[in-house]
Amino acid sequence: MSVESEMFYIRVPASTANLGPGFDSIGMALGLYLDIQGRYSDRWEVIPLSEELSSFPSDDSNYIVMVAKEVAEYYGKKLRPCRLEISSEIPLARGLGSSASAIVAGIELANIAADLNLSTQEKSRHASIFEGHPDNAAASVMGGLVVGWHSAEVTDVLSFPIEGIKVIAVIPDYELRTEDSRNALPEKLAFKDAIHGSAAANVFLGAVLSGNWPLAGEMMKRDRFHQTYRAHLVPHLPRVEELAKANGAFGTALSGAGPTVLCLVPESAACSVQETLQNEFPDFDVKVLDVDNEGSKPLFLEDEHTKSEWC
Ligand SMILES: Nc1ncnc2c1ncn2[C@@H]1O[C@H](COP(=O)(O)OP(=O)(O)OP(=O)(O)O)[C@@H](O)[C@H]1O
Ligand SMILES: N[C@@H](CCO)C(=O)O
Repeated sequence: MSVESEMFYIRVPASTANLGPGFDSIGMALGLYLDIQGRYSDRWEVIPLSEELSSFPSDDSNYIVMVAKEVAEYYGKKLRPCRLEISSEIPLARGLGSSASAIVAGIELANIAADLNLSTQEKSRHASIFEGHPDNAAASVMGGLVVGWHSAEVTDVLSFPIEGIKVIAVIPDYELRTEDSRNALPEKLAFKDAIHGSAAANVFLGAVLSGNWPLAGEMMKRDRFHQTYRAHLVPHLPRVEELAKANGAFGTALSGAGPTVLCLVPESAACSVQETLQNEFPDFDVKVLDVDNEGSKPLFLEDEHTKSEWC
């Protein structure tokens, strides 16, 4: 879409990260969306259409706009001011990649408004730099299950479409900022734990790519990098795991930095897992989600998102 077009639309999916053992390197895009409807204007104006976004700045100090300007500047371009109407289904600070979705929205905004024609690798690189790691960032850009390496010098990410499973997200009624959850992590990890941790991540990935979901689910428990250290921040995790397994889930893990807990389930078990967990945690929001295999994209009105009503 070029700068001459009057209106533009951007859609960015939510994401989960780690999936258990893939700390800071494995992520997956989910069917909850941040949507922007924009048009060029004589000044920056950000209008929140969702209650959760109402506390964010309505001018060019809004994070999405700041990211867009920085990315455009990186390519030596200046952004024309826009009027942006933003709505989001992605809860904030719950481990469902709201910050990554805002970053990716900013990158897509720069891509459209400054006509940058960025590739998905370039978008993933910029998003990973802002976010600090590629798991949520690349998932929101590329869709599917992503695996990535990221450093100050380079970002390499691969994405794989995922079919035939549903994701149950057990979303608590409290926020947990990623920064606070990362502060619970140790400075060092014993060599033996690192070997077991990376082996679990490798086998998880091999199991997913060969469609062996029971083995993938088993590997979700064998993380050595983060879940043990964060357990006190997410006391509901063991009970979710127990009930999900009893109702046919493949596996359960902390979603990103938490506090959401995520279960991978066969489609046939999605409703019973959802109902059981919602009854057990009446104050939490238990959702059945699809994996998003498309990633971020300019959205056209005819693509109107229909919510998954699985159960
Ligand atoms: N649409 C948005 N516009 C502006 N800022 C946002 C937006 N969405 C998220 N943020 C910022 O990101 C913060 C949440 O980021 P944080 O990394 O703590 O959680 P998360 O991204 O939801 O979870 P996780 O990284 O574990 O998946 C919000 O408190 C807010 O500052
Ligand atoms: N991999 C990150 C995801 C949250 O940003 C973490 O677990 O801290």
